[in-house]
Amino acid sequence: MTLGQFHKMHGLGNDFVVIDAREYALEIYPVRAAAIANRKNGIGCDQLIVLRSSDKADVKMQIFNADGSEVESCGNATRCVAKLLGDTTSIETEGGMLLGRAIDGGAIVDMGKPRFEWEAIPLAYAMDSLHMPIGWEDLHDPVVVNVGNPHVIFFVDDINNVPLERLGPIIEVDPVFPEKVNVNIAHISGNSIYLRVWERGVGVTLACGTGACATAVAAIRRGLVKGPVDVHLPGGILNIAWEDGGSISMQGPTTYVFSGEADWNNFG
Ligand SMILES: N[C@@H](CCC[C@H](N)C(=O)O)C(=O)O
Repeated sequence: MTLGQFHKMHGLGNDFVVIDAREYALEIYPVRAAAIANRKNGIGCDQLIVLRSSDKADVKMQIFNADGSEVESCGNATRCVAKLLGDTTSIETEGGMLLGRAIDGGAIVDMGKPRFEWEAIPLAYAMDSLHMPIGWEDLHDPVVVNVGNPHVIFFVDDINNVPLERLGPIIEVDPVFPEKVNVNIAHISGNSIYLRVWERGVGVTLACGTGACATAVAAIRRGLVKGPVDVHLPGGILNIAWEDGGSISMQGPTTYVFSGEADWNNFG
């Protein structure tokens, strides 16, 4: 029996099961991660977060999407882990080294430097990442940014008029994105951004922290806004600051829902 404690948390409705496995051996593989994330038969979440001990940072964070795929970065989970572990926490991820600080009601995190080279997104072949010469139906001229994980961003007049549930899964797996992609639909109003996200390996979520970071960076690079910006997602607002050449700072709320215990051998 591998009985372990877990925490249920969310950042703006993007919800997580957080397992602190720093003190015991726990094997997580895609089928097990998907079984834990399953909302009908499992515990249910958008992402499963597994904390491991690290020799480079205070903690190592493993991130699994609801479909069981392991990914490099998750902004809302980074805030939740920073809040859970206290004051200032260095967090090792596959997408890079992150730094989080708990604040009243949430956390502020340094999400590292964004990347724009086509190989770093990654794209299948060389292309202008600030104006991709490609489109899907009425969505065209996107920006691509890697903030630890890959994002494509479309700026549109009306985010609610885009059939994201239909186009998201098509764009996510387009061969131009060899590691798939998170799909962001954004509208600029003044110095604010309104955003809906189709998350790779999950679907439409109430909020995506890395999506908010990538979209803010894309809008700043295009000269559409000046940082810092408020990014309005269906689940609430994130504040993102970035200057060219620097790290992205993200500030926003976190919510602790409940804690529980589970026998991980019962999953997958
Ligand atoms: N919810 C996340 C992003 C999680 C990973 C993403 N679905 C991917 O596959 O890259 C966030 O808050 O950033």
